[in-house]
Formats: sequence, C-alpha cells, structure tokens
Amino acid sequence: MMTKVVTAKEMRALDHHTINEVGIPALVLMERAALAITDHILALPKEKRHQVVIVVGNGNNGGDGLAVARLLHLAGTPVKLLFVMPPAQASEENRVQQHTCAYYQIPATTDLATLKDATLIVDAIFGIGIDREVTGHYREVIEAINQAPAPVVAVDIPSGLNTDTGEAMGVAVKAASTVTLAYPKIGLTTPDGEEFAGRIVIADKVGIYDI
Ligand SMILES: NC(=O)C1=CN([C@@H]2O[C@H](COP(=O)(O)OP(=O)(O)OC[C@H]3O[C@@H](n4cnc5c(N)ncnc54)[C@H](O)[C@@H]3O)[C@@H](O)[C@H]2O)[C@H](O)CC1
Ligand SMILES: [K+]
Repeated sequence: MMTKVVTAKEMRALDHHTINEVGIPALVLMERAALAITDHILALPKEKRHQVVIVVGNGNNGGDGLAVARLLHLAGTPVKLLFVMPPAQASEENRVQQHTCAYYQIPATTDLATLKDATLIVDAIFGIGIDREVTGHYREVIEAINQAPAPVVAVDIPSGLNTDTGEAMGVAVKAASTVTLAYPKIGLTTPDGEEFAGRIVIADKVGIYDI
C-alpha cells in the first residue's frame, strides 16, 4: 500500500483535526513524537550516544527536540541543549518542554563550539513551519551543524528544507537520518530532499489520523 505523503498545509490540517476534532492535545502528540525519535536514537550504536547535542528552535519542532532531550537524559544518555534563539519567544508547547528540561537540569548553551564535541547532533530547529529563506544566526547554526563531525538525526524534516519542494531555503541541514512524524512530507520524496534527509524513518504512530 503506497504510503500517503503530505504537504505542510495538509500536515497542519491533520494536526488541527487530531487536536481539535479527535481531541488529542498538541503536547500529547509532541510526547508521542519524542518517544518515536528517542527510540530511533537509542537504537543507534552506543558510541554515537556519548554526547548528544540537541539544537532547538522556538517552535514545536524545537519542542519535540526538548522532549527528546528529557527522554534521553532519563535513559542515561549524556545530552546538551543548544538554543538557537533566546528561548523567551518560544511557542506554548516549546515553553512547557523548556520548563521540564530545566527541572531535570539538562545542560543548555548557545555556544556553537558545543557542536564540535558532539558524537550525535539532533536537528530540532525548524520542521514544517519553515516559511522563508534561512538567514543570519540560523544560517550560521545550520552551517556549523553541517561542518561538525557528528552525524545528524533530523526531527520531522532537515531544518532549512522546504517541506513541499525539498529545496534548501538558502541552506539546509544534511542529515544521516530523518524521523518524520505521522506521514512523510512530500519534499522528502524529491531528489534534493532525499539528499538532505538521509535514511527516512516514518513515525506513523504519532498522530491519530482517522481521515
Ligand atoms: N505532526 C505531528 O505529529 C506533530 C508535529 N509537531 C512538530 O511541530 C513542527 C511544526 O511546528 P511549528 O511551531 O509550526 O513550526 P516550526 O517549529 O517548524 O518552526 C518554528 C518557527 O520558525 C519560524 N521560522 C520559519 N522559517 C524561518 C526562517 N527561515 N528563519 C527564522 N525563523 C523561521 C516560524 O515562525 C515558525 O513558527 C513539526 O515539524 C513537528 O516537528 C508537534 O510536535 C506535534 C506533533
Ligand atoms: K528539523
């Protein structure tokens, strides 16, 4: 059976349906997403997990990354958070996850040099919310990720990739694997998209989509 692929707009509609009609809160979806991403990371060779650096943006892609940080920390994996922007302007769910990470005193920094010590990088900067060219500090961070020696696991889609076309919006994360949530995004099925995404893992138990 052909796997359904979706555009950003379709994914947002499915999330909206699940949250508002089916009645499953966004935070629950975020936790289910984080469980799938964490399972993927814990299945990687142990030497890859000596120092995981999770790079987080201010939206719900970042929220997924923060929830993964907590789950990995509780599983005994050394984790460090790298905030791209001042966390104050974050989404509601992102802020909830920031609070929980602070409760567990998960180390956090804004220093890009942290990427050099990583044995694994988790890219949770942008997901389907990317809506413009990547510039400024975001560009600097994505370039630093791509220059770092560690392999990258991208959350939902590699940051910087246009969800619908698979083109890099100026710059995009080059991932070893991408854990895409609920359904594959159509941009991941293009030659460009496949180049940036690496091995694609479909976390199809994240959403409860009955339409
Ligand atoms: N489908 C699921 O089961 C779930 C998906 N989730 C995750 O939520 C993200 C989408 O989150 P959203 O908050 O809508 O947007 P992003 O986190 O992708 O982007 C954050 C924010 O960034 C701003 N932005 C966009 N482009 C740029 C740019 N070029 N430069 C600077 N800033 C930019 C924009 O304002 C965005 O709002 C999805 O991918 C999943 O990872 C949920 O966890 C629920 C479960
Ligand atoms: K991402």
